[in-house]
Amino acid sequence: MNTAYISLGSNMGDRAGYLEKAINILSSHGKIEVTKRSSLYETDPVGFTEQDQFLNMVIEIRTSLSPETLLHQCLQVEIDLGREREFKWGPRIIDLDILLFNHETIEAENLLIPHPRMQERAFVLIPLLEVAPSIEHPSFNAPLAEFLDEIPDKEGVR
Ligand SMILES: Nc1nc2nc(S)n(CCO)c2c(=O)[nH]1
Repeated sequence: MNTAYISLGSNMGDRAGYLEKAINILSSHGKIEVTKRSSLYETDPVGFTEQDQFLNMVIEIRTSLSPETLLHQCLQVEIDLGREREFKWGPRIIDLDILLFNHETIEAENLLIPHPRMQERAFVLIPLLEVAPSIEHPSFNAPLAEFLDEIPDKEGVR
């Protein structure tokens, strides 16, 4: 059995509703159990800042799926909820990113684990550390809590 952490975000429409529907779809999969969920956080957009505030959260799952099959399920949730990818960094009704899969490092063409920017993003680290306070980064073998201290825009997560 595998343990994975998934970051969810939404900044269009009924944001909380989309997050809840995404979790319900994952939970209804016979090989995915949602074991922990963080609070909902109101967050300032990073990257492309000319867009609405996000709601972000992180869930912990237990799954017998492979990383690639889990990625496929996450992309299918986005399709099921009607996500349209207008442009890479633009607004979205729902976004799911696999952050960690066990303590594994995966470098595939369509899948990088740990998520390559997770240690730079307060909107990811703060909800992740809520559900897994002592989690470590598999590549750096260091607590992810130490990376949060280095991020300047923590106030952008409420
Ligand atoms: N606060 C915040 N900013 C973001 N910029 C992008 S792109 N995204 C989409 C996830 O990469 C987000 C997000 O989920 N939250």
